[in-house]
Amino acid sequence: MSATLIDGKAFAARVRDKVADHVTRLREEHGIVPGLAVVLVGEDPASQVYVRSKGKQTVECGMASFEHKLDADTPEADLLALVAKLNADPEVHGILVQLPLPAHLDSDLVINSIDPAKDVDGFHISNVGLLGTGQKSMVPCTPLGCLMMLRDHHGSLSGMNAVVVGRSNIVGKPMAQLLLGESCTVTIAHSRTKDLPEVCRRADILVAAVGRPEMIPGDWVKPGATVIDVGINRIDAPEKGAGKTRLVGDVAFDGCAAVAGAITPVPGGVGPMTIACLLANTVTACCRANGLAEPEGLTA
Ligand SMILES: NC(=O)C1=CN([C@@H]2O[C@H](COP(=O)(O)OP(=O)(O)OC[C@H]3O[C@@H](n4cnc5c(N)ncnc54)[C@H](OP(=O)(O)O)[C@@H]3O)[C@@H](O)[C@H]2O)C=CC1
Ligand SMILES: Nc1nc(=O)c2c([nH]1)NC[C@@H]1CN(c3ccc(C(=O)N[C@@H](CCC(=O)O)C(=O)O)cc3)C=[N+]21
Repeated sequence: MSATLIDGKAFAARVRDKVADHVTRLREEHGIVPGLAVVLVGEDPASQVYVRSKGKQTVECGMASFEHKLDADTPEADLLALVAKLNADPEVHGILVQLPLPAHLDSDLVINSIDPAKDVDGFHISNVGLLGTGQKSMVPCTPLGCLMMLRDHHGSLSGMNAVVVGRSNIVGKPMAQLLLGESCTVTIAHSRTKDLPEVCRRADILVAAVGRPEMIPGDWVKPGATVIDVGINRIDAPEKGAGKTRLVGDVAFDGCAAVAGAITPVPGGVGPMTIACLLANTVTACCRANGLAEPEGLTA
């Protein structure tokens, strides 16, 4: 491996330290405790893992964590009523509704019912519009975490060719907006892109957010490029024993690390940064709600 490893786990710990410092100041100087409410509908085991670790890290940073677990068959009206209650609750500064929702629930409707000021995922149409027009918004956590690592590694990103593979509303599109905001020349690739290997080879910054285990091989990477692997894929790992699994990203790590200048691992890359940015967004939302100075360096 010749690439520099971008250690998302260590970076996320530093972000959480900054968050915790600011939380201490809010409590000591203003008597305010930021609160994050996480809503989980159904019993998807992967989602339960994320929700648990979000709750734990929220409390470790000195904030209040409110977890709401609803049955998989919860009627839409009940979920909307819970969101309305959280919107009105002064102890709740951030609301996250874990996605995907069960199929009978309209996720656009639910997300857009969240008070945009409490939308710490940055998925509400108001925040999407604000981000797209370069105005102050809540920035989606995963792309924000990627941006923080890229800025830290490169300083300025101005003029770099960035290729984002994936165009979802939660990762690909907001990632592209942030990179455009940094004056990158941005290409968004997806399942209909012609000659994806050639498109990827033009990237100085390659962000993979596809959901296909190890789909990007080393020979799609420009020598020296920075590779950000957003993918979280659980695959069978018979080498670890019968029935065992392991996590891999959307890039074939060894092959890409041999060519890239820098690369994020999976696990320990973008994932921990996503949760750290969720905590950062909660503090930011709390400060904005109270007309107080926001922590520096924790948003886009
Ligand atoms: N680390 C973290 O914190 C997070 C990780 N993730 C992970 O990131 C990955 C992507 O998540 P998400 O954006 O929600 O996924 P989606 O399924 O919503 O989007 C996947 C995107 O990849 C594109 N795509 C699919 N197949 C190909 C292909 N063969 N070639 C090129 N593009 C393709 C799709 O294109 P099209 O639009 O044309 O269908 C789509 O735009 C997943 O592994 C997910 O688990 C997600 C959120 C947070
Ligand atoms: N409203 C909403 N917002 C989200 O941000 C959101 C969501 N729904 N639904 C699911 C995806 C996925 N996601 C991850 C967060 C952290 C890790 C993470 O910490 N991963 C660890 C490994 C964890 C493990 O071992 O399973 C790592 O990469 O090192 C992964 C994935 C947030 N998402």
